[in-house]
Parts: sequence; C-alpha cells; structure tokens
Amino acid sequence: MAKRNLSRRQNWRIQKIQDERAARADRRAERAEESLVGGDLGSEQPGLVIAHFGVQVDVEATSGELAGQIRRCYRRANLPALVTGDRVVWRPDNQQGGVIVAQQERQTELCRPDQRGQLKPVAANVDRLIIVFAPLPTPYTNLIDRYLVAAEQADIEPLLVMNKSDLLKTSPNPELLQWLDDYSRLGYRTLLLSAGEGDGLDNLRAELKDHTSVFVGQSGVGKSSLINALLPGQDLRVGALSESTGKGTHTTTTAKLFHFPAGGDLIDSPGIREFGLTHISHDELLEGFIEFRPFLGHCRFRDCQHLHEPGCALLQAVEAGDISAIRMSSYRHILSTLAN
Ligand SMILES: Nc1nc2c(ncn2[C@@H]2O[C@H](COP(=O)(O)OP(=O)(O)OP(=O)(O)O)[C@@H](O)[C@H]2O)c(=O)[nH]1
Ligand SMILES: [Zn+2]
Repeated sequence: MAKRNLSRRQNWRIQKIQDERAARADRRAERAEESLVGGDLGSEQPGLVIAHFGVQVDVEATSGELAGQIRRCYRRANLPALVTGDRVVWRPDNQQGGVIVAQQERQTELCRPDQRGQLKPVAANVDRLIIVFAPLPTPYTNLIDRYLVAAEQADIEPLLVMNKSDLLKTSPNPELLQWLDDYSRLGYRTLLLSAGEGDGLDNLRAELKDHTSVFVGQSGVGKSSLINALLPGQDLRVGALSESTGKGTHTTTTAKLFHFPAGGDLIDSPGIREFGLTHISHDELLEGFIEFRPFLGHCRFRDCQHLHEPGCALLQAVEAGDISAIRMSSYRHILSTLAN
C-alpha cells in the first residue's frame, strides 16, 4: 500500500514536471510568434516532422521555395504533442526556425507504453512494417505472429523479409522456405534476400518506394545491415540526442525520418525497432490472425475460448486444414502471455 502511494506520488511529480515543461514550451512558441508579428513570419506551408526533441521538432519543408530545408520549430500552444512522421502546417521565421500552426490528421499511429505504462504515439503515418528474420538466429514463429498481430491492430501493412538467403546455399532449409510460403499463401507479402551479398535488394527497394516504413525483428537478423545497404552514407546513430532544458541537459531517444534514395521513407530509432504487441484484447488478438476471421462468431458458445469446446468453429477449421495447427498453437501461446 505504502509502496503504491509512493509510486503514485512519484508519478504525479513526473507528470507535474512534464506539464510545466510543456507549458514553458507553449509560452516560448507564443513569444516566438508574438515577436515576429508584422510579417516576420513567412506564409503557411506544408511540412513533415523528421525528428522530435521534446518541446521542439525538426520540420522538413515539403513544397514551395524552401522544399527540402529543415527547420527547428516550436509548436503553437493549442497543438497536441507531435511525433516523427506527423504532417504539419508551419510558418518559417527569419532565423532558420519556425512555428508549427496545425497538425494534419494521422493515417496511422505506432504506440509504445511510456515509463508510466501509458500508451503514447512514437511515430505517425507509418504504412509498412518490415518484419525481418533470417535462417540464423533461428526464427520463432511466435515472434513473427506477434508482429503480424501488431501490424493488423495498427492497420499497417506488414512485409516479411527473410534476410541472409546466402546461408541457404550452404545449408538448405526447405522447412523455412515452406514456412515463408505459408505466410504468402495467407496473403502476406514476403521477400527472400541477402543484405550481405546484395541479392534481392532491388525487390525490397521497390517495396519501400511510396511508403513510410519501420524495420523490426529480433537482434542479429540484419536490420542494421539492410538499412545501411539501403541508405548508404547516412549516419544512423539515432537516439542519445541532447535537449537543453531550464535545468541542464537531459538525454532523449528520438525517432528520425530518412528518405531512401530510391524513394520512400524510413522512420527509425532503437525504441521503434522494439515495436511489438502492447495492450491488446482477446478479440483484437483473434482478429490479428487474418485467416481466423471468417470463422469468428460461428462457435456454438458465445464465450468460446477456442481451446477445447465442442462446436468450436476455429477448432473445426484446424481439423479441416483451413487453419494451420502451427498458427493455432501460436495464437494460444500469445493468448497465454496477454495481461488480463
Ligand atoms: N551471411 C549473412 N550475414 C548477414 C547478412 N546480413 C547481416 N548479416 C550479419 O548478421 C549480423 C547481425 O547483423 P545486424 O545488421 O547487426 O543485425 P540487427 O538486426 O541490426 O541486430 P541488432 O542491432 O542487434 O538489432 C552481422 O554479423 C551481419 O554481418 C546476410 O545477408 N548474410
Ligand atoms: Zn471457438
């Protein structure tokens, strides 16, 4: 009890500090705008948030004579917090900065729990989740399915990329290829390629074009290698950017947006690479297994848990071969790990 009170008090204090910091930022944005009245602020124009530093964001001008320029901007007091990938309307000032005056509606949101366990958006308008895996380290079906459920929940189209195809030349693995094929028969896009040897990278470039993507996957599968191959010469040391506040400097990890030379954008940060299942309900989990959808609502019992109940439409579909036993057991495993 005492412990809980303490942590509630701590949470309250953290929240208070954050609120005060946001209020200070709002005042600064207002002052920036006020001190520039009388035409010193340029005209309203569209922009894209490409990095986020607490109270300020870097905005890239997306059209007009400033197109391609990056400006560090404050946001107007009435605007909600912005994240990398947000599309905004902003006005340049005469000192290489600017003020954001409006936020465009988000198409998608990638969310993660913050230190207090509350879901917070970390990137906006991502429309491709690149799920990377490889023959080595050995993939866990379960992990891929978790990513797929998360993608379905966030309404972001997933792409399954099996990297290190070169390893299959020396140690063939028909089972793994069959597995990839099973996913593509479910309707998912899949690619087999090698970041190391450059095989199949053009297919990936074509998939990334016209999309805003994030890369996820377990450690060692080759996400950095792939990103480096696609973004030659970019400094990908994201995170650990310092932000100056009234009380000295504190470090934040920020997501950054990069443009692929062949088209399309990447949003990347260590936190985003860890994107996964957060708080989802039993129903959302079921919906996340796309081949289950036609059978949902057809069980004999309304509250069927699809474990061993008679008249379960999902179990019958497994029997009939319409749902694979592997995906069914993967669903059960994920269900057992969901917080109630
Ligand atoms: N054989 C082979 N090795 C590869 C390939 N791509 C990456 N690797 C190797 O796999 C290892 C891990 O690659 P990384 O790019 O660091 O993997 P990552 O997914 O970014 O790992 P984390 O940073 O830990 O998340 C490195 O030793 C790479 O050289 C490939 O196509 N073929
Ligand atoms: Zn059932």
